Amino acid sequence: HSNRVMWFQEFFPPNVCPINAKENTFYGIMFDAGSTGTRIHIYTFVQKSPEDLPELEGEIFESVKPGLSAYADQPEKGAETVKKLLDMAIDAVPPHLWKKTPVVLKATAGLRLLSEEKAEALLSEVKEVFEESPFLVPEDSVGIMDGSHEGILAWITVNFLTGQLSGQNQQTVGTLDLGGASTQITFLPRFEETLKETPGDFLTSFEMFNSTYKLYTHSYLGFGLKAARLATLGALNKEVVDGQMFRSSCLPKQLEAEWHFGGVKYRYGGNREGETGFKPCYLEVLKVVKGKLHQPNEIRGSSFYAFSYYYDRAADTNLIDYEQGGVLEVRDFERKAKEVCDNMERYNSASPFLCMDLTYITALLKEGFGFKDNTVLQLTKKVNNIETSWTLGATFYLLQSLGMTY
Ligand SMILES: O=c1[nH]cnc2c1ncn2[C@@H]1O[C@H](COP(=O)(O)OP(=O)(O)O)[C@@H](O)[C@H]1O
Ligand SMILES: [Ca+2]
Repeated sequence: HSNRVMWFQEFFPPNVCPINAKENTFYGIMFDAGSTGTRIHIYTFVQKSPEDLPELEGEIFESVKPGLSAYADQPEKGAETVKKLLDMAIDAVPPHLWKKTPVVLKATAGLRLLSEEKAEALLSEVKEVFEESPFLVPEDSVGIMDGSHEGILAWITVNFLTGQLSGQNQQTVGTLDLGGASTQITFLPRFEETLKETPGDFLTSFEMFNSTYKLYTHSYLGFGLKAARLATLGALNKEVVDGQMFRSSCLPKQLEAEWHFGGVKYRYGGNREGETGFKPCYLEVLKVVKGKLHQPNEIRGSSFYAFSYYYDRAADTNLIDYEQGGVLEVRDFERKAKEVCDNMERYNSASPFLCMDLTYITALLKEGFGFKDNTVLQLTKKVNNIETSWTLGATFYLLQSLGMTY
């Protein structure tokens, strides 16, 4: 078993920051360049006294669509969307703190799927935008994040926000993130057995807030919700021939439409002649997930925090409240998938992919990760008004590497 101890050292190389110890408020700016959108998180920290650790006070959050990867052939235009978001930070951060406020952008699966050349062109345009800003631009401030970091940093965020990383009696929770192009599962194994049966590259040790954690984490590239749509349609990683039509039993029978993803145009439609509905759809989706993911035994009995597209699709179908979130069981997704897929014409108006998305989520949870029907999922978007995103965990490491906190 290989463990990447202190993996974060390579993530944010050490740097010196001339932070004034007397200042009691400071900021950190973290961009999430996701496959479907770019988001800015501006975190405010307060240090009440020199002996105390800084506390997270609040967050300003804004997002734009589409994501950087949609600008694969117009990198300058892509960087322009980042600049617009960064202008918000100019307003949010007091001018005298600008040059002490670090700004970082980490891209995830959208850019991982582009050619290196196109990804680099985008990132270097973004770097230029940063260099021209009044903020502190650390070394390696713009780049593609490793998938394992994505899972770990989201786990840190959730467990920090729920108070599990401080004090005694830590009962950490596992996290499930379903992005557009990739999906992550992360948890702290409790049983020796789990460590034994897990491939070494699924395990990572790291230190945070004076504790050492050995986490199970993996990012599955191509298993995000939108990538899964293409896989189900049989269009993922295919050279798309002009006018080619991809059909699925998960789509409304009469549907014929176009869809742009990762800079490619796809034509898709319903099964005009054949079957439609949950059963045939589930079989289609099963081909995408079955046998493709590692199934840790231990998770069958535990509960998980789930966010991103798990949250969005649960909220879209009133399984949870859009603002409050809620608690679900895996079988609730299946029940809703059946309801939607077997009444496709009725749900047609919201999104033609609703049946496929819910069926994929069901199959991913059950057949992919191996969760039980009654596994409990805590659907959360925000905890104490802070977004549950890997960006907060990433900001902790950034500030730590700059000698500003923790
Ligand atoms: O800060 C956030 N708060 C809440 N949801 C977010 C945030 N950032 C991203 N999301 C969610 O992430 C999902 C899209 O995934 P993303 O675009 O990040 O793809 P990727 O992770 O595969 O690159 C959507 O469900 C979107 O609502
Ligand atoms: Ca994401």
